[in-house]
Amino acid sequence: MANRIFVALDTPDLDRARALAQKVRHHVGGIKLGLEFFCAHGPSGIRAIEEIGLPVFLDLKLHDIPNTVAKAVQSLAGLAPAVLTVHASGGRAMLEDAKAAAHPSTKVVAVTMLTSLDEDDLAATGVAGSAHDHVLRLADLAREAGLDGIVCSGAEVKAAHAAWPKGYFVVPGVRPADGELGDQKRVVTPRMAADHGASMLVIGRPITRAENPDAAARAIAATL
Ligand SMILES: O=c1ccn([C@@H]2O[C@H](COP(=O)(O)O)[C@@H](O)[C@H]2O)c(=O)[nH]1
Repeated sequence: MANRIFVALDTPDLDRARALAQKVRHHVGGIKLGLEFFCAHGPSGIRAIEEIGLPVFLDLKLHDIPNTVAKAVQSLAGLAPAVLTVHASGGRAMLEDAKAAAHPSTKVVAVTMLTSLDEDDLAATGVAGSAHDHVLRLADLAREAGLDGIVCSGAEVKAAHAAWPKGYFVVPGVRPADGELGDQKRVVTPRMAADHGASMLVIGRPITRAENPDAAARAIAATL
């Protein structure tokens, strides 16, 4: 199986992003670029990283009315990212329109519940019940809207995969057993995420903040 690790290059510095990508390229399967990088460099920055030759996951977590999201997705279609995110809570029409506007080769996946949130945070937003149920409900919505998959934590991916065997499951909040959590709350090890059905493991700081990012990526890949 191809390397499922996508390294999250969360930096506004293009040279640093490029240098990190070059360092770890032999031990990851792709690169994740998100808001921090995109707000600083836009489409030309994405193209610069795409030149490295690895698949790019564009994690913009789009969330707005259906027309606005569809037009944004259309504007990104020329970049043909391997994977693009929208927020599941945008609702069914937004999800359907996002998928229809995307490049045919792009997997559009819906963020369910951010891995930086726990059930107290969920309750504070007015959603009663467990993280597990919330994620599975939004996974159903994404599947019914014709999306390719979801983003969820490693704690829910096994159940989500069982309910949607052909889905594509992106799992961030991945930490080696002794890793610092930072702002992540729903966390699993790389091995657990992989064993429980993750299609992609998104790993940022445990690699990018390591003294030797190449060695860190290699060590994590060796556990899978
Ligand atoms: O629920 C989510 C959705 C996206 N992310 C993104 O993944 C990486 C994780 O980085 P780490 O440094 O490994 O914590 C980051 O880019 C987030 O924007 C997420 O963490 N949780």
